[in-house]
Amino acid sequence: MKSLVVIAIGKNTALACREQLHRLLGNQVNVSHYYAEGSLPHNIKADLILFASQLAYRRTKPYVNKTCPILIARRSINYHEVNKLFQISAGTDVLLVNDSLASANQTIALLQTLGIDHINYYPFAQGLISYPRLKIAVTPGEKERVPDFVDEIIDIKARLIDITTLVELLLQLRLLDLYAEFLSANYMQDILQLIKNGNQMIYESNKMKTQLETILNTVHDGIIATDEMRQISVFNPIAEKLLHVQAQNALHSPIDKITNPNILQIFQEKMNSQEALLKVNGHHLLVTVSTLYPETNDNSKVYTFKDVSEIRRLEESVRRKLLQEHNVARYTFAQIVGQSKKIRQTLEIAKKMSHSDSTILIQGESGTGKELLAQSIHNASPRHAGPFIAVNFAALTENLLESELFGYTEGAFTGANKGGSSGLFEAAHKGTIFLDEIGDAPLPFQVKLLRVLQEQQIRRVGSSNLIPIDVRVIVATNQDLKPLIKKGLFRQDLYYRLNVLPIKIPPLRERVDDILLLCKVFYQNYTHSKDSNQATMYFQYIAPYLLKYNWPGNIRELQNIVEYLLNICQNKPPHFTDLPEELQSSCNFKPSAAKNKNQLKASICQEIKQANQENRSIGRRSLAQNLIIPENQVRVLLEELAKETWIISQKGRSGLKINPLYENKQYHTPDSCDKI
Ligand SMILES: Nc1ncnc2c1ncn2[C@@H]1O[C@H](COP(=O)(O)OP(=O)(O)OP(=O)(O)O)[C@@H](O)[C@H]1O
Repeated sequence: MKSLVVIAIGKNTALACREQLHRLLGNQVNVSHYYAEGSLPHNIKADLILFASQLAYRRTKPYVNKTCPILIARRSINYHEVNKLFQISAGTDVLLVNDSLASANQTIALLQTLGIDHINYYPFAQGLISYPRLKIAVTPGEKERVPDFVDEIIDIKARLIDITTLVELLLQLRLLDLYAEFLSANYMQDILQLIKNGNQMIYESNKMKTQLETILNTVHDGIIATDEMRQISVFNPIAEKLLHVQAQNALHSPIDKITNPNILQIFQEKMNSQEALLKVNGHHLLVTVSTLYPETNDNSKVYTFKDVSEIRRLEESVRRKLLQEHNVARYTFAQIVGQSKKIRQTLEIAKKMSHSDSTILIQGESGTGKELLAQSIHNASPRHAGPFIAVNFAALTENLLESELFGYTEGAFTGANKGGSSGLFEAAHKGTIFLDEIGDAPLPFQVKLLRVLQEQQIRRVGSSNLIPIDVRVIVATNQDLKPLIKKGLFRQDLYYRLNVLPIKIPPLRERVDDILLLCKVFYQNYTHSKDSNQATMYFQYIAPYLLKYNWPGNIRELQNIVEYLLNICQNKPPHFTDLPEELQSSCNFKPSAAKNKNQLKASICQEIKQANQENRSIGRRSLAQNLIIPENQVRVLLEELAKETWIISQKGRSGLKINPLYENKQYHTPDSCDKI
């Protein structure tokens, strides 16, 4: 099951958003929530993190795992509740209470945009020093924040996550196909409610009619309403556009007098609260008809319709955003953790490569830090002040690739923006473009990429002009490209063009010396601890297992395991049995079972002897690591060896020493000394 976390500033907003999402996605997605005013755990992780507002994002982003995809919600007014405000007489002063001053101001702006401006709003949030002591408060779901001096509270309930955010969210969770229909039906419900509220208002005053019109004019769907006399009472601008009919020619006409075939088509549909797909002027429209007051004899109806290509356009625009993952390089070489010879050599080579402009091909298993390295190279290069554009081929449809990377001209394809658009290569001008997962690039695109690399110029889709570009290209792959070439999935000529400066990042299992260091760094990052000893102690019992594990997911996996352990064992160092199942079962070595106690003592003496000869200090921890046994077991064995006078334990840096009497002897137990 996918996971989604909503983070808001206040509890009520968090709960309302969670509730809205749970109602929509409950079967497919596990939705949980946090709020900045409550206790936030560190390193919040999910398939997607949704911030209820920009402010929530700014305040809580340090608590969120950097690798998780995030989205900041756009929230719209809760149409079901807003009509309560029309009961307040015009000119009344009210406090608008919300969880922060910024969100109070935002709600005021939203209400005013919707035309609900017959009352005077004064923002109020906790911590505000000066505010009028008014008797009426309006709040979007934050009743308990309303100050005591207020007599009447009008709760218009929390603002809901809007349709465009929901579509983005479903896309990111790869659930849009499953929910598209349901989503549009739900959305229609909201619009319907809006009209219903509006129709009541119309009877009440002209001012409210204007307000309703403002709302109707701002929605993105075509809306036609008919009253109980079967006359057209609403015909909004989108309806005009989609049906190619001017509102003034349709409004107030009885529907049986309508002759325009486009409108007729809508009315003739024998639908009852159902959806139908109509083709009008070459566009596919999804039409819904609903009866406004089913419980009465009133036959007022609302027809809503939208161009079905709209959702598609939205989808494309989100894909575009996904495609361009980042445009700033955050990492530098100094942030790449590693002391092993292999990683030091890799970094040395990469630093040299950063000075040139030639194409770099980074190869390495997933999670080894390829993107980290690409960013560091950019930041160390003469181009560091220019853009860093990261593109992930695995997230792309073939369709979109060319236009997004090379740009397009006006009219190049249906849906192309007016005036055309530049592509990511142009966006990376004077900087670096990072093409990740290059092994996934479709073959036809590979040909075009090769041409661009050779000619250093791009041609926008639909254009015959060549545009020169000054871009450094870094590509990465976790697949071995040679077998792909053999299978005809990767072009050999492109491979040679990319492989100018090849660099391999070794997998973590080949740089064992980095494992504990990385564990400590991630421990310190998560716990914000500055004490490196504390970090060392934390891993004392499990270090041998971590060192022996083969880390198929590399550093990303290690990062996850440290986080897992910190959740499972917050206050005490974890033991073997605390490790994730997968790691435990892959540890098919049972160290203590492999050797009996005396064999282990002999090995310990041997290790100490060797360290003494090499003038190296040796202690409990390094013994545990070398012999792959838990540190507390080493402690017990050392105590016995000390009692048996085989070793001398010295305080301070010099560590353990072998008793000079036994320097040239193999360890034996006291009762077997006669055998030696
Ligand atoms: N040497 C390192 N020091 C600190 N963090 C690292 C190191 N190497 C990788 N990481 C962290 O590991 C995670 C994975 O790194 P990155 O995304 O660069 O890997 P990748 O090889 O590009 O993975 P993929 O092939 O799956 O895209 C990131 O969170 C990154 O910050």
